[in-house]
Amino acid sequence: MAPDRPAAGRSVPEPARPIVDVRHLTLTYQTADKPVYALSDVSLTIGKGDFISLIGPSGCGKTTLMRVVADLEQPTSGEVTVNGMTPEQARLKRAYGYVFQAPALYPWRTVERNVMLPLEIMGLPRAERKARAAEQLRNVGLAGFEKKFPWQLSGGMQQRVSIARALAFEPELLLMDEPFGALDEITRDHLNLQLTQLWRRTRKTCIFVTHSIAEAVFLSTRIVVMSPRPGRILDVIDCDLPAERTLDIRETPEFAALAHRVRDGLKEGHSYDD
Ligand SMILES: Nc1ncnc2c1ncn2[C@@H]1O[C@H](COP(=O)(O)OP(=O)(O)OP(=O)(O)O)[C@@H](O)[C@H]1O
Repeated sequence: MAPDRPAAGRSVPEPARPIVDVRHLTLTYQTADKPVYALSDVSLTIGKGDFISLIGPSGCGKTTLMRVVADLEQPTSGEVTVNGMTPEQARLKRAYGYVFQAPALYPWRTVERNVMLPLEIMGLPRAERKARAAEQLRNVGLAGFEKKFPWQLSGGMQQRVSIARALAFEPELLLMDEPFGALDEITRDHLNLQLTQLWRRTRKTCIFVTHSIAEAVFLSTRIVVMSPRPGRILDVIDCDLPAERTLDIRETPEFAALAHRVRDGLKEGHSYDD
């Protein structure tokens, strides 16, 4: 059969510009007793505006993969580019914001001054720092909480402050490592809804680590299913649900089918004899 060709006169859609390109990435941690094989031959291209979830069993290298993108770990072999730069250049240019599992806010600084901290380090003038902090706090639904201290907020609100802080220097890429993992289910649902609305408004490229199949399907444009350690990519699933998502979407057959495929991928990669 002849290969598919575009019909005459029709243009082929441009693939989205890659923001993160990972090629044959392998990472082995050298420890005192024996090497730990964390990642094996991982290749992944993440386009501008993608929302990618990394899902896989505990210890399969999800955090390691994000840390390589963030230049916090060095690959043993393979190549990674972020916005066409090395991870180090991207870090120096503040191409990404990082949201950790725990909010990691300074208790002696107000919410506003926590969000302004990276902007202070960048040397932005005070008026601009204040304006950007106000904008990002509005973005995460925390307008009016500027003068509170972190300990006066709930865990979910603190995590929203840390998202606002990561967004404050307007990075192209947002790296989130299980940001809602420690929160109760109702708060988590609420934050998932807010995050998907934020993503729809800003179309930031996001990489999101999670253990929750429902969270991955709800938030993502693509889900990367990883094997147990050493982490390999088992499946990359396009989430073609409508961009505008409410929590009710979780009741639809389309959602259930995607969740099923993720679950199958995870099962396939897992040896229960381990
Ligand atoms: N600095 C390090 N030195 C040695 N081994 C490490 C180091 N960091 C991580 N590891 C090991 O590498 C493997 C991958 O760890 P990583 O934190 O990336 O997994 P993960 O998939 O994010 O796990 P989880 O879902 O439990 O957070 C694990 O076995 C972990 O113990």
